[in-house]
Amino acid sequence: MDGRAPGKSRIGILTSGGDAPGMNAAIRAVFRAASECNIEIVGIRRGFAGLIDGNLFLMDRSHVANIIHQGGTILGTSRSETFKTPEGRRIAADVLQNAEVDALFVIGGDGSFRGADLFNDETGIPTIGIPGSIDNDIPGTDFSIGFDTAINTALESIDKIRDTASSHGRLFFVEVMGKSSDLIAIESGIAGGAEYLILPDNKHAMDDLCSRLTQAFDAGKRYAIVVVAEGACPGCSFQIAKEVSSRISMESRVCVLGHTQRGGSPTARDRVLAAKLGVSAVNAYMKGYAGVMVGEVRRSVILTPFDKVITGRQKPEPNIIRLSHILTK
Ligand SMILES: Nc1ncnc2c1ncn2[C@@H]1O[C@H](COP(=O)(O)OP(=O)(O)OP(=O)(O)O)[C@@H](O)[C@H]1O
Ligand SMILES: O=P(O)(O)OC[C@H]1O[C@](O)(CO)[C@@H](O)[C@@H]1O
Repeated sequence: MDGRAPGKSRIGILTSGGDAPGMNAAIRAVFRAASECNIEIVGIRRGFAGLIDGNLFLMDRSHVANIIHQGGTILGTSRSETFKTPEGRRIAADVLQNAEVDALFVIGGDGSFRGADLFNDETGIPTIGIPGSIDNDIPGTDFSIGFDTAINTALESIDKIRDTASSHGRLFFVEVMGKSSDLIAIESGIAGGAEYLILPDNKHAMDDLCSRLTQAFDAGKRYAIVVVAEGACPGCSFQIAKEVSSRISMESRVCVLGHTQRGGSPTARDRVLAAKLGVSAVNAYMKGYAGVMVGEVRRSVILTPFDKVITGRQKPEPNIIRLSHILTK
């Protein structure tokens, strides 16, 4: 790659961890806002792994054309064990310095920001985070890019399952993603009219689940949908379904939505959030901020230091929990 043009600065950008719909819209927003400020953007392929391998290219307008509606990430992503080591991060810093890159933007989840925090502190290369993860488990932002699309994807599947569940009069267990977060389960469960939610906090409440289902069937219900959060116990929907079926003598089926929830064209909400946060990240860099994540809290863009992001815990707001208790359990 050629050296920096005179008078310009350079930002490197990568996507890391699980891909999320809207990451491309964020890359586009960063590119366009940076171009306005005379900043060059260097794309880094395959996340931190690609950075360590020197997989860099100078981006031009054509790279961000026609990507706003695309799911996944045009840059590719990865989970890199090498970046967790100080040596890995040192190599990554050397790669950026050799390419005359002044700052690094990381679009990813809380794990990615653990790496970004260390990188910022150890190397002095200003690093800024943009929250992109379907899990929505990142402190410092009400929503992460990709969550809205993921819950709509889950909802679409739940609606389809409702058709077959009601036709056959069956009990369905639908397992949704979220390794450490139950928000996808809570929101898609409420929106999909689930009879019950199995979350990490109530995964052993078999008696409660069985009596709730029995009451519903006694009252005339012919079918039911139970949404299971992956984080409650990954893959255990089959075991739960078997036990419940035998206890209440009701035929059941299981559907694990899995990675379908990570794909697809981003919703308008996710695109607008990506646009806001991408542009705000460039503004934060221009103002000299480093070691921070941009987020949106109660409709305002805020900056949160990485150390607060990675030590905090994003919990569902009490209102949504109350709602789920009334409507799904
Ligand atoms: N403690 C850490 N130190 C250094 N780097 C880390 C650390 N934790 C995570 N990373 C880096 O960030 C990458 C992505 O982290 P992780 O796999 O946890 O996904 P994530 O960013 O949380 O995204 P998602 O929410 O989609 O899973 C890791 O593969 C690793 O390279
Ligand atoms: O199969 P992978 O890429 O390791 O990702 C699975 C995990 O990533 C997430 O989808 C978040 O992106 C979690 O909900 C899930 O547990």
